[in-house]
Amino acid sequence: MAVVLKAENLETFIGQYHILQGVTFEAKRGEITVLLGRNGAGKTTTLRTILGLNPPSKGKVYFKQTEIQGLPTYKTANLGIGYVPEDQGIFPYLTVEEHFKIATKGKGEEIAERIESTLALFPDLKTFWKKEAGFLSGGQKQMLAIARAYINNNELLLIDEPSKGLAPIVVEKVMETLKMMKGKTTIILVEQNYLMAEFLGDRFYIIDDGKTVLSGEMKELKENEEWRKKYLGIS
Ligand SMILES: Nc1ncnc2c1ncn2[C@@H]1O[C@H](COP(=O)(O)OP(=O)(O)OP(=O)(O)O)[C@@H](O)[C@H]1O
Repeated sequence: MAVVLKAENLETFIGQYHILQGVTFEAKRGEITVLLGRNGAGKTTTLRTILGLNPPSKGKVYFKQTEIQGLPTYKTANLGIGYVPEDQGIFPYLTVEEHFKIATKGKGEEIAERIESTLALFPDLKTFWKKEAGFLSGGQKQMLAIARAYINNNELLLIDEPSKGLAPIVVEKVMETLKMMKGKTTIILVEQNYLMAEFLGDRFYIIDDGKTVLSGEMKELKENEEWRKKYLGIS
């Protein structure tokens, strides 16, 4: 299966702090690749490094074989990499419709088609179409953030902790939606909720102290309680 994104030995400083000290992983087309690790391990910084928000001091990022490390973020976005940040990045005074329209590239008919096909995956958002996003629930905002990243047929989505702050029943809904997106695009998912990671992930990489320390197929981690205890502090 084709590799859509490959990160090789990424090192990133934030100010004087050497946060990433050797992150290596790859994401294959149509799969969900999960980045796991304890709080503060460097997962968000890894996504931000790929996007050019925290450019690396060393290492390479290949997007479909083209080197993209250090490119400004507008260029990584234009290449077809969508981002759902941990804080969702929703504009509270814009309606759901305005979020969709701002995000969608293309001309009249194309925009209408993309909106329609995206709403098929996120039907709840139709109900709140004219509502300001600030009035949406946490789960609805998360759906809007994911839909906005998905709408342009991006080849790769980087999704940071979509379960964060959501009630278990809402987490289930987000999980089901991501499951439906599987195969339609390639996803790199950062997730602290292990059950969600296990449910969705094809492959995992564990980041610890800014380095990739373990990787494999998700089912290997599912079967290995010792790894889960050692690297994630869960059984
Ligand atoms: N702007 C910043 N200034 C200084 N240190 C930072 C900054 N952003 C992140 N860090 C530090 O970098 C390390 C990695 O943070 P990062 O957010 O990438 O971790 P994470 O694995 O995503 O964890 P979490 O799940 O808690 O977000 C942490 O020690 C964090 O305190």
